[in-house]
This record gives sequence, structure tokens and C-alpha cells, in this order.
Amino acid sequence: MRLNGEISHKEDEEDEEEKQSGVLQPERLVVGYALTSKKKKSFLQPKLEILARNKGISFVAIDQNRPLSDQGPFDVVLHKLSGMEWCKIIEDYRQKHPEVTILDPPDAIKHLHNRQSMLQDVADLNLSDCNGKVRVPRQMVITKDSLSIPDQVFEAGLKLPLVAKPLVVDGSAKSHELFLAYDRFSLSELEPPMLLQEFVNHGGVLFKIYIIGETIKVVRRFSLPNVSKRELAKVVSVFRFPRVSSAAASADDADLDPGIAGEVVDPVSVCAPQNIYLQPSCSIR
Ligand SMILES: O=P(O)(O)O[C@H]1[C@H](O)[C@@H](OP(=O)(O)O)[C@H](OP(=O)(O)O)[C@@H](OP(=O)(O)O)[C@H]1O
Ligand SMILES: Nc1ncnc2c1ncn2[C@@H]1O[C@H](COP(=O)(O)OP(=O)(O)O)[C@@H](O)[C@H]1O
Repeated sequence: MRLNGEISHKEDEEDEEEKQSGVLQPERLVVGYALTSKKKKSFLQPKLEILARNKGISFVAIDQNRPLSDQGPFDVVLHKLSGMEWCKIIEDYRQKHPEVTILDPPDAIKHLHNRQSMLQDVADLNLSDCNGKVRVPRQMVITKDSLSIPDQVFEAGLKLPLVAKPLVVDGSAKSHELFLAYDRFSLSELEPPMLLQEFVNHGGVLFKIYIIGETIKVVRRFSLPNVSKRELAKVVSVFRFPRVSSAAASADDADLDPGIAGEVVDPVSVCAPQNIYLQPSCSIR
């Protein structure tokens, strides 16, 4: 397999070594990546690159200013960029290069770019009775007119407190900016388009499930604490909240109340006696 760019100079030497030793090295895999600088920083860390290299995987940056077909050859194209223009580039490339694995084809993940449609698939699974209850929070989309939000919420019958989330999820910091509203009138301070979702008390702990092929990894993260009726009656405001359940908020080693700590019964069914907050997601983390 040939490599275009960063580490190509090494390849000839390695091929030569391989020939001389007579030992067949495992096939190498070239991953072309197109990521924002934020994502590159959080995902493509030296530790991952070294681990990948040891397994024969090399990452090569895709130059977005050059035609994609002129680059590579790649075995895999890994991208997390959005926008119509980029999606078209990837789609065209996919048609021309069916031998290359695209992670992920834009069409396959488009429903994940919208917080309303991403939960629809979970609702459609209809898991209301499967060794526990899996459900999605009640929610509504607000497309315009901040001032009318209190009335829209009242008419829809959503219960407070409410979590307000940007409708579009595009990997930007802005798209992760969430708010918690204790009273409906404060909601008019927020900017549509957005999704309003009932806050689900879940014991301040959240489970994230990462799946790659057959491999399933479950982690525990600290999350927003429960909101009591007393607090709800007292507080009148809307608060912006930071990324509470990020990797830095690991609760894997925390000594939690067994009532909320959850018990991993098997990798596919993660059960906690309280509400499970389900976060469907498809991402390069
Ligand atoms: O680290 P974990 O707990 O897995 O959470 C991840 C990170 O926060 C990612 O951001 P970053 O790469 O900046 O650390 C984020 O990707 P984006 O910021 O690209 O959206 C993921 O969003 P989703 O892809 O929406 O799940 C989110 O689920
Ligand atoms: N409906 C909800 N009820 C309770 N907590 C929530 C709810 N929605 C989000 N959260 C909390 O907010 C965090 C981020 O929510 P999420 O929708 O996953 O946004 P992002 O995609 O930016 O990570 C979750 O990890 C959880 O702690």
C-alpha cells in the first residue's frame, strides 16, 4: 500500500526491510482524515498515532484545497466536517472509489446532525419493555420568535425544568452550548432554532456507550444533579451549563451509591435502576 504525504519516506525503507527479512508484515492501512482543528486536537493525539502506527495504521491529513481523488490512495477516509459542499465532495469520491471505506457516508449520519431526528431512531426502536425502560425525553422544536416560547411550551404541555439545546449538531463549540431553564418565562431569553427537552432526573450519572464493530465500551460520567421540586419552585432563571459529561468528568472509579451506580449485566444491556439518560451519538471522539 502506498502512502502520500507525512510518513511516506519510511515506507520504502520498511518494504526493503521486509523483503530482506523474508517475513511478511501485516498489511498496512492508510486513513485519510478531514477534521476541524478542534477535533484533530482532541482526537488525533500522539498516543493514538503511536498505537495506530504499531498496528500498521497511518493517518494522513487530507488537503481540503486539493481534489480528494488526487490524494491518497486511502483505505479509509475519516471525516467530521459538515456543510453541503463537503458532503458532495465525499459523496462523489465514494462513487468513484467504492473500494475506500468512508467513515461515515454523509447520508448515513445526516439524522445525527439534528437533535430532533437523532432521537427519532431511538423512539422507533420501541424499547419500552426490555428488561427495563428505555425512552427519550419529551421535547419540542422552536424554530423562531423567542418571545412566544413561554406560550409554545405551555401549549405543548412540557414540564419544567427544560434543557435547551441548539437544533443543529455540527461539532462546533456553539452546538454544545446547553441551557437549563427553571421557569418558562426565562426561555424567551434564548435564541431559536433550538430543541427544548424535559429534564430527566438521572442521579447525576450518565453512561456513554461506545461501539466499534463487535467491541463495546461502557463508561460512567458525572452529569447534572437531580432537580428537586423545592429547587424548581424557588429558582427563576435560565443557566448556561458547560460540558458536564465530558471525558474529564469520568465517574468510572467513583464510589457511587449502588442505587445509581448501575450494573453492567452484559455489554449490550446497561441497566441502572433509575432513569437511563440515553445519548445517541455517532462521533469521532
Ligand atoms: O469525549 P466524549 O465524552 O466522548 O464526548 C464527545 C466529545 O465531547 C466530542 O468533542 P471533542 O472532540 O471536542 O472532544 C464531541 O464531538 P464534536 O465536538 O465533534 O461534536 C462529541 O459529540 P457528538 O459527536 O455529538 O457525540 C461528544 O460526544
Ligand atoms: N433531557 C436531559 N435531562 C437531563 N440531562 C440532560 C438532558 N439532556 C442533556 N443532559 C445533560 O447534558 C449533557 C449534554 O447533553 P447532550 O444532548 O449530549 O449534548 P452534547 O451533544 O453537546 O454532548 C448530557 O451529558 C447530560 O449530562
